[in-house]
Amino acid sequence: MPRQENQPPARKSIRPLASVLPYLARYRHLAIGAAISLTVAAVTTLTLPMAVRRMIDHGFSNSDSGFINTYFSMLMVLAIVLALASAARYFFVISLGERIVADLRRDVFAHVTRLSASFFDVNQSGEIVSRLTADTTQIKSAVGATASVALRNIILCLGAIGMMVYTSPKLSSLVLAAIPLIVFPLVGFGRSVRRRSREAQDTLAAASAYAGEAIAASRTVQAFNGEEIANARFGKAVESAYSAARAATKARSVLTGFAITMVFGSVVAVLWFGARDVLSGTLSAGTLSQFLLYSVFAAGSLGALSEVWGELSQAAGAAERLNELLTEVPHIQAPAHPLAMPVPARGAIEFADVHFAYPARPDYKSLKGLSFAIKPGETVAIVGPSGAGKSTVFSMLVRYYDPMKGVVTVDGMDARSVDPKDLRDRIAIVPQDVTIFAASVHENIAFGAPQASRESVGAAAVAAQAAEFIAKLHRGYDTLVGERGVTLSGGQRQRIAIARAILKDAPILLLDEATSALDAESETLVQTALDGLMRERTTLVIAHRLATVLKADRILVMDHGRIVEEGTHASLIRQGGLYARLARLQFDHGAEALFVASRT
Ligand SMILES: Nc1ncnc2c1ncn2[C@@H]1O[C@H](COP(=O)(O)OP(=O)(O)OP(=O)(O)O)[C@@H](O)[C@H]1O
Repeated sequence: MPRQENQPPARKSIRPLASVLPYLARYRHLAIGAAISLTVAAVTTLTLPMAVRRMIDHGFSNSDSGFINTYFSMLMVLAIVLALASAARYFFVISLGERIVADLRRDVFAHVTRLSASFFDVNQSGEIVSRLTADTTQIKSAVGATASVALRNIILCLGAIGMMVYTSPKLSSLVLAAIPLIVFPLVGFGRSVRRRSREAQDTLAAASAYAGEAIAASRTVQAFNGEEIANARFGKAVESAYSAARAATKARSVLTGFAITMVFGSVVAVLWFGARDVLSGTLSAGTLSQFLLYSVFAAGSLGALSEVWGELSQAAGAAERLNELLTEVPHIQAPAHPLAMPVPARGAIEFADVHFAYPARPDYKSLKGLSFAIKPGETVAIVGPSGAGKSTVFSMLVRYYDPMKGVVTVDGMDARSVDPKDLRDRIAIVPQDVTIFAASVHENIAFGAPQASRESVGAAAVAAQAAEFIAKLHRGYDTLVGERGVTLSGGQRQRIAIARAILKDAPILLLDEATSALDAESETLVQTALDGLMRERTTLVIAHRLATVLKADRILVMDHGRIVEEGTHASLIRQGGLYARLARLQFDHGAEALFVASRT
């Protein structure tokens, strides 16, 4: 239940929310506008009971209708000021919340895209996305609605209590005595409501997480006739979300009933005491009304404040999770003074005694003293059993990770001494598992070169043998290819990835050949496309096809993080070592004949 873990924990302290302050400072004008309109609205609200008192005490006892007219006009003006201030408060507060959360989302995303591969080895993308969306939304409501409700109610509560004491010290002392009787049970009930609504949210989140998973895997669900199982599981999750929500609602209903009984009970009690004073002539009717209104304000704002506290605590939990992400330092960074890479680029590669263990698995060395050198323009195939460390070589070359010992150099420069951007500019990768974005064909090809013209994208597609199938798509280069490129075949996805690499036009090409069974025709097309790409470039290819190893200038055979054999296909077959054994298992029957031929 990943979503459950994602629920920000409610915190006792709201200190983590301080990280939002710099954003508040950035939008000072909105914050000041919010504070002013908030204060005006609260003060206007506080003057209303006084107006009511004056009207009751003077207006009705005074037969002068002119006084009533003036008074009602003033009341109308007050109402208009209140309305305007409230509208302004809503505008400033909500805009501020939206503005801050938009900045926060952008900053968090920008930071996450800079984090190193080792971070993504141990953190789930779903969890990070949830921080980016759910946690920032929590902060949005905290900064927007919640903070303004809190401020408004603090002003109202303090003001109302002050005015109560001013209006009638005697009645105030009565109310003050009653406050604990109302507040303590309310706080207790409030906690229980909060716990139950949290449970309801968690269960709903779990149901949504399951729905997301099942919808993304709809093909697998259908292929295994799993619709019934999926429906039953989702139905059960939705039902338990409903039960949890019902329990929360029940607790809230009881809380509302209790609160109304207590508040009105106290109001009636105070009214009773007050009425006796009015009768005995020690208190005017207007003053009693004024006092009553202030006590209703004070009680209402106290109730609101207790709720606000819960929401702020949750937002603090969310802020803490975002801060964790923002303070995560990328392992791979440009050095303080990056050296310039030589121009023009040549495409030379060297690994010198490279040792490496993945940070997620520090006790297992994936590379153990790997050394090799590749000359500019050379085509080298890497062959080896699964887990030998072939893909790790690529990861070190593009500097997803740094070696623990030894040096990786590109064009004679230690990869750590240059800006990773300069290094990566010189390398184009076609991975085994190509990444296609939910965007247009054009955008997918131009991903590494967003400024590329339509002509150059078209030329890259022609070179990648992709132009023909793209022309047949209903909107050509503007066709949207769906999430992960679902609307394309495996071979088409690969050719788009090849076109992307061709467009990048880098001097070094890293190819991770797909073993997936492409049909013969698209295999030939992909192969032709690759041949075009490999020409005049340094190419390092993790080879799974006989055609590739036969074309390579050299073959490096890897096992357990080292190079164990090196040579051409024929010489390696003659040696009769690991390569000969692998080749016999890996390559098709055509190869068998070749092996036999090369032995004789
Ligand atoms: N991100 C990672 N975190 C921890 N260990 C990893 C990671 N990636 C790979 N490994 C481990 O490093 C070793 C080398 O992996 P690598 O992917 O380089 O092998 P490979 O030769 O490319 O294998 P294959 O042909 O199956 O793709 C393996 O033992 C693998 O389990």
